[in-house]
Formats: sequence, C-alpha cells, structure tokens
Amino acid sequence: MKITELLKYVPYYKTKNQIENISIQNISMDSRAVRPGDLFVCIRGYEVDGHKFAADAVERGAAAIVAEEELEAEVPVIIVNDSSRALAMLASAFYHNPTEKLNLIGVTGTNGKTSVTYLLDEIFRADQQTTGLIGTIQMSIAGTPYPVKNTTPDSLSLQESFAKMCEAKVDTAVMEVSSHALDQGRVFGSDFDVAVFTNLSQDHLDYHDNMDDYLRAKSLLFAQLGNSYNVERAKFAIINNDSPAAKKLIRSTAQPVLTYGVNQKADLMASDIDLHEKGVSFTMETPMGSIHIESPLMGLFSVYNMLASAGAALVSGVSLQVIQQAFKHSKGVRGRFEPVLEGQEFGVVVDYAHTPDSLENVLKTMKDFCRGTIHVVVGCGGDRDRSKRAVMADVAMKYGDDIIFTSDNPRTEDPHRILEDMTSHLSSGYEVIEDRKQAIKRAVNRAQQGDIILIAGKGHETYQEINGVRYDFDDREVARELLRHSKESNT
Ligand SMILES: CC(=O)N[C@H]1[C@@H](OP(=O)(O)OP(=O)(O)OC[C@H]2O[C@@H](n3ccc(=O)[nH]c3=O)[C@H](O)[C@@H]2O)O[C@H](CO)[C@@H](O)[C@@H]1O[C@H](C)C(=O)N[C@@H](C)C(=O)N[C@H](CCC(=O)O)C(=O)O
Ligand SMILES: Nc1ncnc2c1ncn2[C@@H]1O[C@H](COP(=O)(O)OP(=O)(O)OP(=O)(O)O)[C@@H](O)[C@H]1O
Ligand SMILES: N[C@H](CCC[C@H](N)C(=O)O)C(=O)O
Ligand SMILES: [Mg+2]
Repeated sequence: MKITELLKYVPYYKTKNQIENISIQNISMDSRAVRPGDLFVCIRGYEVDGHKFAADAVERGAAAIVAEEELEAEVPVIIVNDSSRALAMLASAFYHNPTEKLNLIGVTGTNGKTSVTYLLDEIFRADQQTTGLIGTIQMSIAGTPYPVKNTTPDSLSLQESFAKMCEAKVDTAVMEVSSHALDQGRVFGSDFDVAVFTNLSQDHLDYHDNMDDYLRAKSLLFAQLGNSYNVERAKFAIINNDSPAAKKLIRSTAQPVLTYGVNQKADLMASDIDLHEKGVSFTMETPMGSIHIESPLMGLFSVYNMLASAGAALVSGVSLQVIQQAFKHSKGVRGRFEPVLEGQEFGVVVDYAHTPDSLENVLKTMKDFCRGTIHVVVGCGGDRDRSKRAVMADVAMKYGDDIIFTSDNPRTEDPHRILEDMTSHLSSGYEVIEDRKQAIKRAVNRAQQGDIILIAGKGHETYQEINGVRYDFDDREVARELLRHSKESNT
C-alpha cells in the first residue's frame, strides 16, 4: 500500500525526504517483528522508548519510520506529534477502516465491563446476529475464541481483529475499553456506534495521578464518539445516572445520551427490584415501553449491568422481547459470582472482585441471603494500585465474618509486603495465610452447613504470577479439588 494513501488519515506530519514512491508491506510497532518493506512506528513506552529501536528496524528492512522526533536514518522519517495516535489512525487506514462496517459498542468503567460485554454478546446472538467480542477473558470472532494479552489490545492488533471480524461477516462487535487503552490511544480512530459507562470507583491509581485523571481518561471514549468519517449512523452514549461521574461524562460527548439507573431519574430504570437467592427480577422501564425481567444473575450490580446492556441493545435496534429472553437465559461469565458445586453443604463462590467497590457489591449480595458465616479469602495484586489494598481489607472485615487474607498475583512484589499493606492498620479479627491454596483449604475446613465461602480477586484466571513466572492456579479447580478431598475424608 502507498504510504501517502495511509498518511491521508494522519492529520499532521512532516517529513524531510520524498515519500511519494514508497509502498509499505505492513505496519509494525515492535522492531523485533519488522520485515522488509514495513513501516516502523516508534512508541515511547513505559518500559522502553521505541525510538531507540529505529536503527534496528531499518537494519531489518523497514521502508520508513514514524517518530516523534527527527532521527538520523537511511529511510524516510515521518515526524508526528503523537506516534501512538498516529499508529492508531495508520492501522485503521491500513485495514480499510473496518470499524465503519461494524456496529461497534465500547464499554468502559471500573467494574462490570466484562459482565456487560458478555450480556451484550448474548443479546446480539439471541437477535440472530454474528458477533465479535474483545475483553479481559478472550477475544471471539463469530464464535471462534482467541487468547488476549490486554483487556483492550494495542491499536495495531485491534484494527487487524476488526478486519478479521469484517471478513467473518460480524454484524456487532462489543469490546471492553480500559482507561489505560484510552490514555494510550489504543482505540483512537475506532468508529464506535455506542459507548457505555458502567461506574467509577477507586482503582489504577498506580497509573492515573488521581481519580480526576482516571475519569478524564474514561471520558475520552465519549469525547471521540462520532468523530469519525462515518456520519451515516446515529451514535449514542449510555450512561449510569446513579454515578457521581455521570454529569461530567454526559458533558464530554456531543452525541445523544440515554441514561440508566435505579435511584436517579433516567431513561432506563429498574423498579420493583427483587434480589433473591436464585437471581433477580425487576420491571425495566425504557423509552420503548416497560417489560418484566427475570434473570439468574445475582445482586443489584447485575441489575445495573442489565440496564446498561439493554440501553446499548435498544439503540442498536434490538427488540425488548429479545433482550428479555437473553437476560432470562444468561449463562453469566466465568469467574464472576461463579458457584463451585461439589455436593457440599455450604456455598463456594469464585469472583473477580479486585477493587473495593466490587468486593463490597459481592459481599453485600451474599450478606442478604447467607444465614451462616461468610468466609472471605482475598488478596491484592502486586505492581498495581497500592492505595486500594487497605480499603479492600476494610471491606472484607466489614461484610465478612471469617477473614483470610492471602496472595493474589504478587508479580514482582514481595507477597509479605502486599499483605502488610492490607493489614498493618488492623488489630485483630483476621488471619493471614500467604499460600493461596492453604488459605482456601482453611476456609473449606472451617465452613459449616449454610455458610458461604467467597474466593475473591482472580475469577477466571488460570495462573498465579510470581516473579515473572505464571504458575498454574485456578481458584475454581483448587476449590473443587479441596471439596472433593474433604468429602472423601468425611466418608
Ligand atoms: C503499562 C502499560 O499499559 N503498558 C502497555 C504498553 O507497553 P509499554 O509502554 O510498557 O511498552 P514498552 O515495552 O515500553 O515498549 C515501547 C515500544 O517499544 C517497542 N520495542 C520494545 C523493545 C524492542 O526491542 N523493540 C521495540 O520496538 C515496543 O514494541 C513498544 O512499541 O503498551 C503495550 C501495547 O499496547 C501493552 O501491552 C502494555 O500493557 C502491559 C502488558 C500491561 O500490563 N498493561 C496493563 C496495566 C493494562 O493495560 N491493563 C488494562 C486493563 C486494566 C483494567 O481495566 O482492569 C488493559 O487494557 O489490559
Ligand atoms: N456493575 C458493577 N458494579 C460493581 N461491581 C460489579 C459490577 N459488575 C460486576 N461487578 C463486580 O466486579 C467484578 C469484576 O467484574 P467484571 O469482570 O465485569 O469487571 P471489569 O470492569 O471487566 O474488570 P477489569 O477492569 O478487570 O476488566 C465482578 O466479579 C463483580 O464482583
Ligand atoms: N485488570 C485488572 C486485573 C487485576 C486482577 C487481579 N487478580 C490482580 O492480579 O491484581 C488490573 O490490571 O488491575
Ligand atoms: Mg474486564
């Protein structure tokens, strides 16, 4: 492809050399993957500066370089203000702007992104559509799963995936959009039709300076809504009006907004909410009429997730009846309030709650039904937001009865230090068992009929990352094995 064709999509650049005759084979952001004829884009990263690898890329045959500074190179150098965002535009153009052909829904917020994207996928499949899904657990294109490295992929892999979706005749693609991705321009240039906001609470303060900065990153999804070349379809923002962040987000978009909620007046509202042991039921009032919802999903937070996905589905033209059926038959998400059933007399639930707010939501839901003791096994990840650790411990202490603090993914941190961060302000009433399997075992041994064990923080994860090594570890498998073992030793 001619480089000048691609550069039409980059709003501002300068170059010292002639580029008119240059064609490129591919685009690369990693010098190690450059092949002859590629365009190499230098990205200033968090670990290293990609500009350092320009010479390496040229040695491997790069036909041209995109950079944020003038570099000495034997090939043309195209200088841009922001190479991450330039890469996103180049990638979209290289794959023929695939998002213009998809109904693309982006979901952002601290908690509930994976849950809402899975609900939306269920709704669109119930509507007989071919779907694409991108998020924390995996990517799937027309039912075929692919592994992922990030919740939101880098812009190059993302546009390639969108192109694959177009080839597979995907009608609607639903994706999680993390605040990191928005900040780094990974979704820049993607033509979203609907942008959904779930909620904002404390997380990622290792990356964002403060909560305002975190919200500013989230607001970029709403600010870019409708900023593409495709003006044929109406765009919509779907916003949780019960969130204190709602007003700022509503003001950040120039597109029509549909609000949802339970407390504040909104376009989609839930009333007559019944949260019970087997799920939820409520009346959903929408601009298209009211409908009774029953679902096996647990807790008030699931009502919010259903309202968010109903809003996005309705503006995409799906009927209320299809939405109602999808909610009724929802299978839930792996590792999200997932029960582990081995015929034991108490409940065991594995959940991905790794923020104070999600832990509180899950524990509140359990407290409503549990007649016995609530055992909580929880830890915090290493190399991530330190300031949420003590708050998560407080939440566990407030709602749980038998608290065991343990390791999550320590990554490169000392697990002992993470546990210190969680507990140093507490005096008593908890136990620390660093080894996660032993911690789960302790809860299983102590649980009695009518109790619930919550194993929080790792959900669907099938590994535990310690010092750069990922060891096999699946909370669900570990719990299952321990439950079977305890049953055998009791018989
Ligand atoms: C802190 C962070 O967000 N890092 C992301 C970032 O990587 P980075 O800036 O560290 O990259 P780098 O290693 O410094 O490299 C800079 C550039 O030099 C290039 N390079 C490097 C070496 C070389 O020899 N040659 C070369 O060309 C690299 O290809 C890259 O283009 O850009 C990469 C590509 O997009 C991401 O994969 C990576 O995510 C890392 C793995 C990560 O853990 N990110 C987490 C914090 C994250 O993004 N999480 C959110 C979910 C959060 C949530 O909502 O819960 C997510 O979306 O996954
Ligand atoms: N709407 C919600 N509000 C608060 N907590 C929620 C909500 N939905 C789910 N949760 C809780 O948060 C946990 C994570 O949910 P989910 O995986 O859907 O969030 P996410 O935003 O995708 O997280 P991540 O940022 O890690 O990708 C769930 O296991 C549940 O405990
Ligand atoms: N997307 C989340 C994942 C956290 C999962 C938890 N198990 C941990 O390792 O901290 C994050 O990047 O903060
Ligand atoms: Mg997720």
